[in-house]
Amino acid sequence: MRRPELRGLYAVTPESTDGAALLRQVEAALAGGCRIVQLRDKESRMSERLARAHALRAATRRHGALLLINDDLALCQLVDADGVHLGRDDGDLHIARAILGPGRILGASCYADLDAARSAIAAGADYVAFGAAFASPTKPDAASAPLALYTRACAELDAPVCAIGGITVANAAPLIDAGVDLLAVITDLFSAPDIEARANQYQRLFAKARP
Ligand SMILES: Cc1ncc(COP(=O)(O)OP(=O)(O)O)c(N)n1
Ligand SMILES: Cc1nc(C(=O)O)sc1CCOP(=O)(O)O
Repeated sequence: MRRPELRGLYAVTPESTDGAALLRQVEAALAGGCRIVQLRDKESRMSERLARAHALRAATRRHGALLLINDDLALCQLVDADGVHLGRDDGDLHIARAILGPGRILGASCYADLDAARSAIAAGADYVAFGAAFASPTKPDAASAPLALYTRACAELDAPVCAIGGITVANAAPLIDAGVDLLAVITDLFSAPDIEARANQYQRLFAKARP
């Protein structure tokens, strides 16, 4: 079943930010209209990740937004997040779906591989992510996913398509025109001088595109 809420700006949290600052930044993105947040934290100790996940859970609830957790099913369940995002080294998607049950969201990284996306959807993924759409300051070594791949993915796959990697408000329009449902962004959102205004710019790009 397609989830209509899986459309728009998808804020993925930056590393190397202290917890209080991160919460303020995410609150600003939410105030700007962002409805989906992913906690991606590969640096903090478990106790700090748990504290951040709890804080982001409360903030996203206040704004009626979704919280997804990168890599960590247990943390997702512990804080009652809305779902997880998993990559190719993060475990079997069938097992993740069985653990999550039908209600939680399962997102899967598919890099530039349409067959991997078909398998992920068959295993129960609610959306599939392809990247890197552009050179990514966060992941400079990520392989690239060309625009034509997004066009095909949107035409051929029966699940929301997410783009990630080097996305900015200035380069996002062709992805939205190709039919991409979700734009996952770290740097261009969280390094913006006004995060609320930047989130709003993304939401307006979606609002003026076809549904
Ligand atoms: C929405 C979204 N898409 C892709 C990724 C990347 O996931 P992965 O390949 O598992 O890499 P890490 O994020 O774990 O470095 C993502 N996190 N979110
Ligand atoms: C976490 C991640 N995954 C990618 C992939 O290509 O799978 S690119 C990426 C980083 C995205 O950050 P930024 O918006 O700063 O480029």
